[in-house]
Amino acid sequence: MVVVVVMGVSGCGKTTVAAHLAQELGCEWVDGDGFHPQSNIAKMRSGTPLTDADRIPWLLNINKYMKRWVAAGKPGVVACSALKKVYRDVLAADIRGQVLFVHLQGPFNLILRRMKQRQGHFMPAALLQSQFDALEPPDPDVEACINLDIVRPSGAIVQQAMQHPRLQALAKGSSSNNDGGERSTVEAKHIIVGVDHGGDGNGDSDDDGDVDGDGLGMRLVSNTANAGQQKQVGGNDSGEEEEEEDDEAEVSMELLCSECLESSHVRRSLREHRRSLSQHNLATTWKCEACTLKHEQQRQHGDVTPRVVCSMCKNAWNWFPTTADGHRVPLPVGPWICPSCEGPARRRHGSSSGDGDGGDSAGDSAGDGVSAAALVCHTSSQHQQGNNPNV
Ligand SMILES: Nc1ncnc2c1ncn2[C@@H]1O[C@H](COP(=O)(O)OP(=O)(O)OP(=O)(O)O)[C@@H](O)[C@H]1O
Ligand SMILES: O=C(O)[C@H](O)[C@@H](O)[C@H](O)[C@H](O)CO
Repeated sequence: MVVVVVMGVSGCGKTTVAAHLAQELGCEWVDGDGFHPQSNIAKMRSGTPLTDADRIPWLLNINKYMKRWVAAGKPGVVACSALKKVYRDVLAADIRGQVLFVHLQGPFNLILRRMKQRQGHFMPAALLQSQFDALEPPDPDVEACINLDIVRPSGAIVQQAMQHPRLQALAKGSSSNNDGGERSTVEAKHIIVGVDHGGDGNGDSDDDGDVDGDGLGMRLVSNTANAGQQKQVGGNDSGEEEEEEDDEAEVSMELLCSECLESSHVRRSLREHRRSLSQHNLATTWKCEACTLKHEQQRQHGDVTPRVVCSMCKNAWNWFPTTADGHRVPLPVGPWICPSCEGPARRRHGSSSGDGDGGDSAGDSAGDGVSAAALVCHTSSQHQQGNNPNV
């Protein structure tokens, strides 16, 4: 069992190769871009590179998602830049032995040209240099990885990736599970992370389109590896494949909440489905009803606090500490441990009398001037301050 992370700088072909590879392996795949919060997408679109603080919570969510595959004993493919070693460590946290990085590498000018030719993507080609600057190519002596040259067509790249013993074993496994020992006919499932209509106070989601106008947004699972090869998509009791595309045909989708990662099933027309596929590069995140409600309540209280996910318990914590002069303390860089998980050890560094103003000494649970009381566990339904009852 393996989770493959197809990685590399923007425009190197991660999405293209991930879709083909998942098809080859007959497994689910997801585009890590869909896990970006709206603020990250807006930042990249405006031509500003992401920082570690922008990326870590995003990577933790992808890691959480990958762990669900591992827990379910399912292989999967993720397209995710994973530029630095520390990012890959976050992605592989707790599942290190199960993760294989497939690094797509190629010359700057080739990738630049492909990015310029690509239509409708939020990532400006002008950010490519910053991607190369951040890149720490994986070292096969240190990490489970393959480095592949992207000069060739994506099919050839996938075939080369499939030479890796772990992928061969996976492909063999899936075909030997099949009656008659033939290659699995299971199609790749593509999970798309979609549009946020709940609003998180950034105010920049509307132009990205309410793809279906029902305010749901979407993060969907379908039995298709790419939009151009649309097939019958789940939810049909007969399980038969459709030969002809029928715009009005219904497809079943699994919407995944970007916060709690719980899924809901909806049905909608193939037209809407295709529309969402074509727009997913404009995507931000979707929240389920419960999370949207929580968020809305927080908004009404004027709280549009960023969140940070504990790398141990994976609960999301609202992050609202401020410095003594009233500035917000930046999100922690790198893996972060919440007060509940690391309370006793961290509290040794300060008293527990923090009042949330981020003063240097009071209750410095995060070791960086942040009081435990300045954090609220978001994932917990009880929203208990400075204490996470889920742990
Ligand atoms: N091997 C290839 N040969 C030719 N063109 C390719 C190849 N792989 C990808 N492309 C094209 O290059 C462009 C970038 O590919 P793709 O969107 O898959 O990259 P990406 O790494 O997922 O980008 P990003 O990280 O910005 O989302 C696309 O237009 C795609 O069709
Ligand atoms: O780490 C990053 O800077 C981001 O993941 C970018 O790589 C973008 O998500 C992607 O490349 C744009 O499509």
